[in-house]
Amino acid sequence: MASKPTVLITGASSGIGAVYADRFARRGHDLVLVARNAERLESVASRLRAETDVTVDIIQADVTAAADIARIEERLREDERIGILVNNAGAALPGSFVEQNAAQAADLIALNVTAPTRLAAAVAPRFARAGSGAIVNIGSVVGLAPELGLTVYGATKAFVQFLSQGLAQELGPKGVYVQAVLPAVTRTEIWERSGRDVNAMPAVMETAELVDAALVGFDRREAVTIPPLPDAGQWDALEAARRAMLPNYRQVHAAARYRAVA
Ligand SMILES: NC(=O)C1=CN([C@@H]2O[C@H](COP(=O)(O)OP(=O)(O)OC[C@H]3O[C@@H](n4cnc5c(N)ncnc54)[C@H](OP(=O)(O)O)[C@@H]3O)[C@@H](O)[C@H]2O)C=CC1
Ligand SMILES: N[C@@H](C=O)C(=O)O
Repeated sequence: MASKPTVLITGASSGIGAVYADRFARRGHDLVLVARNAERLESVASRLRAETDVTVDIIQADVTAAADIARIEERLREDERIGILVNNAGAALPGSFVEQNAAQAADLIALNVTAPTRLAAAVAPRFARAGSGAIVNIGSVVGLAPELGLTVYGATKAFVQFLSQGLAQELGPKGVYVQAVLPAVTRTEIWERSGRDVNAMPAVMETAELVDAALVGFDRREAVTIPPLPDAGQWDALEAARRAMLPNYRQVHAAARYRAVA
């Protein structure tokens, strides 16, 4: 029987990524865990080595540092055992747009946008050649909600969602599964790290429940999984409305409502 693919998870030292590591280990997948904090990564890895039979490698890396991401890209290109990439590492920013500065925005884009794009780009050609593999990208419902006042963070997550849906279109026919997971508020350190109190939020999901639900979507091969959304029909309606507009963009002339009045 073919062995299960190894799973490379970024941001596996805490929160959602650490639970993904736990769940894939219990499913019998070897792991490659990536994050900056080697001590915390090693603590996740040693627990999983003790509690399961899987092999767990760790890569201490800052995915926004050129030399570090190059090492992960090389591993993804060269290590044919890796069959699943979970692009989970991410952060948010404190404050409103005018309180943030350009350097903070650029750093967030490097982490939430550039890194997952580069890692997907490193692995996708190999997966496409093999006709198998999966890429899981952790977005956020904030990417669907400009009203929330998390503008730069939300924009990065809208990118992740678009990237995922585009890759699903391109890679799906080649046998590669791409999933966007859109959590809402989940109890992790991201809140404290970005200067917010998660306990002040009206509804907070626990990481275990979030990841277990995301994995139900993974097993069903859903393109977009929104664990907290009760009615899947609402997402389907949004997608249907978006698709219905597509043929209308192909026009030689501007719409009548934009024609200048003489
Ligand atoms: N919690 C929530 O409410 C929601 C979270 N999300 C998304 O879930 C994902 C996981 O976040 P979450 O578990 O909540 O938060 P955590 O802060 O607990 O986890 C973030 C993980 O990313 C790692 N990380 C951060 N920066 C870097 C970096 N530069 N290089 C490598 N690793 C890095 C951290 O490890 P280390 O510090 O060791 O590097 C940590 O393992 C993120 O993409 C986030 O946007 C989406 C919606 C809601
Ligand atoms: N992590 C949160 C924002 O800061 C979210 O995506 O809900």
